[in-house]
Amino acid sequence: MTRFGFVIGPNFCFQRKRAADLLKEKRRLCSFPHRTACHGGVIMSRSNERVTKTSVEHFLSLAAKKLREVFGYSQFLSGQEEVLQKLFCFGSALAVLPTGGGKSLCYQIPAILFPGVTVVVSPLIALMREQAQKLVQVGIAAGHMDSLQSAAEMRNLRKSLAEGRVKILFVSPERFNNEVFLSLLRTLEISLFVVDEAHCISEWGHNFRPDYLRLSHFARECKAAYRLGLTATATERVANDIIQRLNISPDSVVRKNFYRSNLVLNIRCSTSDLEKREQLLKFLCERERGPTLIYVTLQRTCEELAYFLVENGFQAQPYHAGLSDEQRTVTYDWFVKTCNPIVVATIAFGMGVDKPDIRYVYHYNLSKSLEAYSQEVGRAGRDGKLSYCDTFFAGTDIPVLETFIYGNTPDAGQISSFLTFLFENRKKSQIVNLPLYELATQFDMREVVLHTILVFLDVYWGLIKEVTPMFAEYRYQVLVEEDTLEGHLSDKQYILWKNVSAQAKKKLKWSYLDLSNLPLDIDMEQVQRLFDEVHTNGLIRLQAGKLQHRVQILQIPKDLKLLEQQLWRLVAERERSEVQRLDEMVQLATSSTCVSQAVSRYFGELIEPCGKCDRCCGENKEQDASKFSSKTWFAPINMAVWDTITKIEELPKDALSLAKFACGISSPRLREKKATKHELFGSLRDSGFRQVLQLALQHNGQSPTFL
Ligand SMILES: Nc1ncnc2c1ncn2[C@@H]1O[C@H](COP(=O)(O)OP(=O)(O)OP(=O)(O)O)[C@@H](O)[C@H]1O
Repeated sequence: MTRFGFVIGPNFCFQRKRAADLLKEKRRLCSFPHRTACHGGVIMSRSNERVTKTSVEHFLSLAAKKLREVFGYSQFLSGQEEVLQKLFCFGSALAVLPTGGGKSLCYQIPAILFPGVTVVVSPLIALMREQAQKLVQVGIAAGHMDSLQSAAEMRNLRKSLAEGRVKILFVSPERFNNEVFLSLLRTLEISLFVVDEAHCISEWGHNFRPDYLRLSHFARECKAAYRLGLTATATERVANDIIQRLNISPDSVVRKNFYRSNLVLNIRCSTSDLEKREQLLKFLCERERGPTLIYVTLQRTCEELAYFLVENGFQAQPYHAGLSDEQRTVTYDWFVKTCNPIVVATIAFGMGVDKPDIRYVYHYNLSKSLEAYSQEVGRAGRDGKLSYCDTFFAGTDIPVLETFIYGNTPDAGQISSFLTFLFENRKKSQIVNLPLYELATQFDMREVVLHTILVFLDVYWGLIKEVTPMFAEYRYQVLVEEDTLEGHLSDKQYILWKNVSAQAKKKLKWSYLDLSNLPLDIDMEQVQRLFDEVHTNGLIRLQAGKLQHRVQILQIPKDLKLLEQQLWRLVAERERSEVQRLDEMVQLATSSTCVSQAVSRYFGELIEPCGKCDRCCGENKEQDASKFSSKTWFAPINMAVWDTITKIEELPKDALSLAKFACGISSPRLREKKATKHELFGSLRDSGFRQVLQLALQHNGQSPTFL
């Protein structure tokens, strides 16, 4: 990787022979009849005279050649060639291939063969960097653009893009809110637009990400000759959503089996954590050692369980989002390099883990959905060797998973106050600054929830448009003599610099500028551009903080009440679908059907029972239904504890806050009041959120509209 944060293949740019080869190939491909445009969903059919059988064959033979020469593989994995063929014929494709099924190759080969640049939207910065580095190792020029890059890195990358020296550009979905980035993309010849983890685009997917939703605008506008969606987990409904949003032809969906015959999937029911620990220890002791991944729901469990295993003589490390980046990298490297390591992890560990010989994936707690479960077990046995995946389910897993669902759903009142703030007394075209970190406390909604609402208002209602976010704080040091600055800037820039720097608070070395307090007649965008430029030119050292979202009001809603109701219905519907997903997972856990068969059916495939798991072999065939009926999952509410909770002075007294506090669901307002540190925080968790909320509503004499 260059010090400018992007990677260019060492042999790619500078070797003349390679460049000449590519040029030859580019000419040949330019004569290929690929789709000239993708507007309006016009799909060129196989019978179209421009996509002939010969051209498809030619394309596929070139692809096979690249597979061997560049990647060193002798044949395609199941589905890869079909994806390439569909992509070439239809101009778009959706690949639903299992985890470890080689989805990346489906864009890497076309990227080399097509002229122009391939843009890959990828959800994780670490993953993007790793993928770009891997590509460079095989001689493909790849770059990545992320929020951790400096202005100089960005400038250098832009230059390389302009000079056509980047073949694959990885970007995060958040980038598409940035106008500077969008105008840069408009100058590029994008031949292929790829959305990795494409299920994130669907609200009905298990991992919906609001920024993905906006990609649908871009997929239609960017005029890329080809579009490709990649996912391992998409039900029929989610796949339909993806193809609609990415303007992909329904004829070009390639779906390959979830089922992998080398994985033995078992789910066992336990009555307590103690029983789970015993079962886990038994397996770890009795089974042949091998790289092991143990999934848990909570960070606390992660730490405790790793400690417990170490105490019992195993090499185990925790991995979760609460650890520092550095610590996580160390654990990841240790997991990849050590012999028979055990990592106890939350879902923070998963995406991009490409260790081929993971022999065991244990679920100490239940996954939140069948999609999540299949992604997680998919980490095992990528080398095709026999591997075991065992889940230990207890009813106590459910309230914990529910808290994640309910913690992200605002109530109607919260939505109403936020919409009033956003639209009342505003004018059309007005830009509104939204410091989400502050608004989260003000409206008691997590930042991610506020962000989702903004995206809905943009994509579904067209009421607002998100514009380039800005930092609210600058901290800078001038690196040249202040009086020489004038010589580096135009007159206009210098006047602006003088005006703005006069507002900064100077301390010993650094000056601090609060951008939200600048006089109204100063144009923020000009200030941002000026600082960007002086920083890029090495005149100042700059650190920016407090990123704030900004939206432009496109229309003032005529009926705010109606909008509130519609929005709330949408949010509530999402909550219901997540609850349903959890219920489906519980059903899977407590049924006696072969797990591989049941999960395959969920994804629309009919297969025979696997014949290898406990259920197929007659063990654990019948779960004790009475032991696991929903009535026994939730403990009765301890009314003495509830009474004490209602009397805690510093607690907000609305029903939702009381119920969240009792069930240990953190919210911005509870955090602000330091209530999450209170000893009774989460003390009624085992009683289940729905039951506690009902009680809280009764206590406050409110009607249960939320339920
Ligand atoms: N044709 C092939 N032959 C052999 N190995 C391949 C082939 N194609 C890809 N691979 C290898 O398979 C592994 C998995 O590939 P990749 O990471 O693209 O999978 P994926 O489908 O994106 O998985 P995930 O969903 O887990 O991210 C990689 O190590 C890759 O190099």
